Amino acid sequence: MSEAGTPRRRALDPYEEERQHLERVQDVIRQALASGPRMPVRDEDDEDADEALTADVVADVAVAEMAEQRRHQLRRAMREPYFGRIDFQPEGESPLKLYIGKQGLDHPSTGERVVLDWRAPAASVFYSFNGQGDEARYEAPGGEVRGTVSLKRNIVVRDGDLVRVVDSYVKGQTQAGAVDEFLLYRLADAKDSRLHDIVATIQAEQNEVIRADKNVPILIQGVAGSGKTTVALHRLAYLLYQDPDKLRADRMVIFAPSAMFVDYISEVLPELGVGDVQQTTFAAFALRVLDYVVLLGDPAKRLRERFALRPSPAYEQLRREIELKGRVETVDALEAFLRDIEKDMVPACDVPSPVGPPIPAETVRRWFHTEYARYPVRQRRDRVLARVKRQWEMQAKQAGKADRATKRQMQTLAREYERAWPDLEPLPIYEAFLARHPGLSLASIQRPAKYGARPLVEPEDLPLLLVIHRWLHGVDARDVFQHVVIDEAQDFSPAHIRVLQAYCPSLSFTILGDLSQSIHSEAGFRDWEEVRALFPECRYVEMSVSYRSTHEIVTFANRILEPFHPKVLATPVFRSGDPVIVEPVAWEHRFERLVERLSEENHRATTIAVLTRTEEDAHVYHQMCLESGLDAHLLTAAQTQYEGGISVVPVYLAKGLEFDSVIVVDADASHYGANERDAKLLYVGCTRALHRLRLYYCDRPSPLIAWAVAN
Ligand SMILES: Nc1ncnc2c1ncn2[C@@H]1O[C@H](COP(=O)(O)OP(=O)(O)OP(=O)(O)O)[C@@H](O)[C@H]1O
Repeated sequence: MSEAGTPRRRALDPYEEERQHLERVQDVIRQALASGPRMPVRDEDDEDADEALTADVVADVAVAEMAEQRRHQLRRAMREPYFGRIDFQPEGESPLKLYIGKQGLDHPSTGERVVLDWRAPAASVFYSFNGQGDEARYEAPGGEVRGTVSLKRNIVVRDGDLVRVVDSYVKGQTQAGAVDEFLLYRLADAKDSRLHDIVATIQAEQNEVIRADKNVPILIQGVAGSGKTTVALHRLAYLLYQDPDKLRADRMVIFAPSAMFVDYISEVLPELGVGDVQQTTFAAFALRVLDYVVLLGDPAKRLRERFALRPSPAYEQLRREIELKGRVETVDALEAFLRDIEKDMVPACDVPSPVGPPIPAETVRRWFHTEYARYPVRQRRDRVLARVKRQWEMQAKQAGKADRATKRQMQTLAREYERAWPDLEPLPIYEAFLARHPGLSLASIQRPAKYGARPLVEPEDLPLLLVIHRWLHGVDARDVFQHVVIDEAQDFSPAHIRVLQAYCPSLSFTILGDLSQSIHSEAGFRDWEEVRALFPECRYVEMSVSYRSTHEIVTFANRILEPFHPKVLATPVFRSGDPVIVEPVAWEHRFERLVERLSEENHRATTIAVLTRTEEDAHVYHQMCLESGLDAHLLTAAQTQYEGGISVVPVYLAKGLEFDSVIVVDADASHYGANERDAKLLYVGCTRALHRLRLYYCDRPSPLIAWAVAN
């Protein structure tokens, strides 16, 4: 390994070798920048300019725009053309030095490959090669390629300068744990308020998930910090690269748990050179598809009820309903209910005509159930009504009656006949279903008294409303996805996933979650088997290494969870850091102590979280921070952005995020009891920390912590 500032003099010194190579590659980039078409320049004074915009000019502009995009990529590549090198000799061929970067680069005049895109088949060796022996292989379009590796090298280039060279494998040398050194160096960095790409350090197990076959749904149980979100985003970039002719970024979607989380992950895909992938929440998607005929009730209120220290009996009843609404059996029951409505939908009476014989109900039934059977229900009804009107008009024409009175009569009759059909709006149909289904009630639906205000529903109502919407209107072609990623999937019920399948008929899904973090247990699935059962064929993978937190933090967090028998406990990457501190504090000094701590942390960390058990406590601690002159942000359920710096957050809203330093306040017995829900909450809180974790308690520590410390 060589580092910046310590170049060695020998000819084959890795640092010097790479410095010279970097210069050569940067020369190639300069040449590429100098070549290629440029944007046609428009003469502002040319009055005929608009007319001159012929098809040729339009085509030229399109080519030039693409060239401009390419130049933008090249300028980016100039700053960091690659991050790794692998020397690989395919069987029976000459050895190759493969430089791997975020994007590929070919020599503009010779066409020679100078940098390999990280998603290219051969680049896979860089990620899958683990230094156990020198053999390696990768899947290429023409079949498997086998060969041997003689060097694996990590290279850090920042702003065009070579900063660091780390060899993690050199054939014939003892590797003495060097494989992880570069990863550890990267993990030790302080983080800002955004998630970033990990192309330089993707691990073998992650590489497998990223490159998994898009046609087989993949379900991933990954412990906290195993890189699920990051891997999902890299997978999208990979799939787009692999199949550019068939896949479109704007037809791919990632469902994230909150608007704030969408903001938090928003930079990864652009960093990977991918734009336009939809990043949204299930609720935002559902409300848009439903055309906002309903809105969501206050999410903060619901969370307050759900995470109250002592849940009320009313919430216990609600919990049972939430769980029931999330079952596939309930979706089945709703579909059966809709089929019943459909069966008897056509009014039993013949359709009277103002000018001729009535149209028999049997004829209308045939139109509806047979001739228009391929259309969704609402369209079928509308087609029937339009056909009835056409028939009347024909009868009127034959009878020579085109007078206004006949027309008015037709309008009146048409209105009356339409009223004889059932109401085809999603909410009334849903209410009728809730009223009939055992165990369900109308409690989650509010109809505000204010004139014009839209009805409010709760998140668990949305999948079922989508079922009704689909029955009424079908699926709009614009809502059909080519690939769906569900992140934090443990908060998705089987009903959510089942409903989403209709919007991705290819069943190309990547579903990632962690049952140890299922703090919304009544709303999500309980076992991966429930998800597997929804797919005729799928692949299930476990990711058990936690990359986010230090060894000390992962070990501590595992002990909190252990008594509740989680299926998979996290294995820490061996990155040692500060010990986890559990500190008693007198009730009257708790604010003072926290401010002292935050002031100290502020010098060392970019992002710090104060995690409270409830939202009310978050308000109190936040206010106290402000009064002490600390610039702290309060994160609430309504938040759409995460600013970094000091954040005061109710623990249940911190899921998915990460911070250099985490301080859990009120970690006492009254805030975190010896039960599974509180253990998961505390586990989620502790696993948000990258480098430092501290817990304060007054009076008695939570039994969960007492176990963790004792063990
Ligand atoms: N191979 C890797 N190289 C470098 N950093 C990594 C790698 N894998 C994961 N990380 C880092 O680990 C942290 C956790 O990643 P991520 O948030 O994607 O994990 P997660 O499994 O979604 O976590 P959680 O379930 O706790 O929200 C991030 O900072 C990410 O950059």
